[in-house]
Amino acid sequence: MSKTVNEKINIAKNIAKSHYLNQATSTALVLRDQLQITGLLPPAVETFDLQKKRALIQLRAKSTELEKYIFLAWLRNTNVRLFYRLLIEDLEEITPLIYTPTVGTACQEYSHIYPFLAPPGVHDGLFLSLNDLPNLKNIIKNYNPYPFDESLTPQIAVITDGSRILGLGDLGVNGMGIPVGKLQLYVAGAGIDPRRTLPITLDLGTNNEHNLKDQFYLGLRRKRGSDKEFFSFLDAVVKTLREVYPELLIQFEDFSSEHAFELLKKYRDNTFCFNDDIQGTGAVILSGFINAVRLTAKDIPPKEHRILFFGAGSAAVGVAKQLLEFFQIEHGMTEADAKKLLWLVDTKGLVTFDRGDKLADHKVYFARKDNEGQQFKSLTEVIDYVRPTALIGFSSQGGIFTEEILKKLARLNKNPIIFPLSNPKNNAECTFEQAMKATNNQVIFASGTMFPTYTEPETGRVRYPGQGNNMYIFPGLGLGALLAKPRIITDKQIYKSASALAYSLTDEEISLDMLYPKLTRIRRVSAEVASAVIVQIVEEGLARDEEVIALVKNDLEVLKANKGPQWEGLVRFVEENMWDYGREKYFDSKI
Ligand SMILES: NC(=O)C1=CN([C@@H]2O[C@H](COP(=O)(O)OP(=O)(O)OC[C@H]3O[C@@H](n4cnc5c(N)ncnc54)[C@H](O)[C@@H]3O)[C@@H](O)[C@H]2O)C=CC1
Ligand SMILES: CC(=O)C(=O)O
Ligand SMILES: [Mg+2]
Repeated sequence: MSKTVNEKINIAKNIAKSHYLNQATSTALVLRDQLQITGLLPPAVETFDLQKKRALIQLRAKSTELEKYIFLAWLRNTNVRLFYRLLIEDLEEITPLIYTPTVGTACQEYSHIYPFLAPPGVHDGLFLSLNDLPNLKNIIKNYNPYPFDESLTPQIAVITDGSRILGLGDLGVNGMGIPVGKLQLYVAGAGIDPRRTLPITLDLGTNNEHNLKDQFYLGLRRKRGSDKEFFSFLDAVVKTLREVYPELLIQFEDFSSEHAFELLKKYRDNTFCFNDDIQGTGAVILSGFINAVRLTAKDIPPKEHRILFFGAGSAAVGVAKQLLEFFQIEHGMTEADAKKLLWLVDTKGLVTFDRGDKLADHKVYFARKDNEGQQFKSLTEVIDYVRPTALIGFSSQGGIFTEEILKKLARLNKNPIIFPLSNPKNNAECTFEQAMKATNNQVIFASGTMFPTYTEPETGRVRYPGQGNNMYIFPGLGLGALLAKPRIITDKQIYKSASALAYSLTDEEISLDMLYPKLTRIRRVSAEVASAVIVQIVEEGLARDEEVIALVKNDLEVLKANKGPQWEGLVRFVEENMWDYGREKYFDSKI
């Protein structure tokens, strides 16, 4: 549709002001005249390619990862499309700089690197503190980073209260890097429009003494209050967000485990939301586990796996619940029998019913009753008792899977499954190299933060570590949900996201014994995950988008008639709905 003169003039004015529309040195000379910015840019008119090349050279010249993080934040907040072009085209290089591990350092240093992340008038996210309670609605509306198009209301909010940022503990408002980073991966990984993302950090105080004493700390200088205060603030925030943006999908992120489970219980059946650490992580690790089961199937029948979780917080319990579903759905086990394959360990040792302490609610369901009065404290003791086929680390205790532990696993299993999943990298329970060396290269491995490949010295064969990180799930899950528009996210939708991810491996990836697809394929993988989620939403009768419902029905008919690959029409539709940095028509500079 051609634009009216007034629309064109408005766009022109906005290009001059907007970090989204900004073309910097690629602005054509005629456009510079129209915008009255001639002379304000150097004379050369550059291509987008050349701009990208310069940005990459500048990025690579920075000497620390934190400097790279700051450079990328600045780029994102001054030239959105150039930033996303870099991220999407150089995903493997840039993801670790905006996400784990570097985002961990950036969060720890947030109050020190602020405000050098964005120019005046551009805001990385929304802070809501307890003091804002009387005025939440207006404050939520204040966050409008792209004021030029009112149809661009937020679609997804990632919310944290900073109380358990990665494995780094309570960082208070310094946790803002996490919602910001997750939403960048929504854009890169699933083509969510960056203008429709809403990072939120809640400030209910912090129990981090270091922060409270730090003169630069940017949050409220008070300790966290009672659960009552927490839940009533959360109620007010969720309620107001839904009033202002009724279709908003809310992702809860990095809340302390006790609150995370309670929040999910409270909102899952009445709010369009999910918890990434419980459900997203559950799905991504189930997916890796499905492929690990396939790789070990010759030696271990699936039902004979014994899975030991080192750590018993939101992530471990979320994964345990998904595995429980898997053994029931795929292997016909009863709930009681499936539960017997899972053991949890926390700071006090093996989680048993009769251990003598009051177990947190989320541990009770998995507490063992078959220990015959025996208790097992150290990891070594637990391993000797359980004889696990899989050891899964969610403890944030870097290096705790020692050579001795790894060798023990190797003695027990031909191919031990070892997943040190804590973040960031320093908190990983072991490295890929350590696991390879201690198991004579037999390990089946995934970590939360990516490790380098390992070349077997004897054979020269290159081995690929898996990255078991919820970043493979939440972008596709979120996109699928936004397209089909259910009012709630159900367990079945989460389960389908996991199986879609597991079966998204290409023949090449399977031949390389990979557990997860290559990161560079994330958009295609997210489209497959989103499609599986959409089909499930339609099957549950929860979809509210007519076009999506019709597409699923059509694909089903094609499938029944055996005329083509499953969900091809749907996957194409999903891909066509992804935002891309080059799609906007007004960038051809002919206004
Ligand atoms: N790879 C991924 O996609 C994800 C990774 N994570 C990571 O998982 C870790 C845990 O997250 P949450 O479960 O939410 O945290 P959490 O703090 O609730 O859980 C940690 C658990 O480890 C146990 N633990 C701590 N030290 C221990 C020790 N020395 N011995 C035995 N047990 C010990 C604690 O008792 C607790 O049960 C974090 O590092 C987080 O970054 C979390 C979500 C997703
Ligand atoms: C990956 C993630 O969500 C975490 O470590 O908390
Ligand atoms: Mg998290």
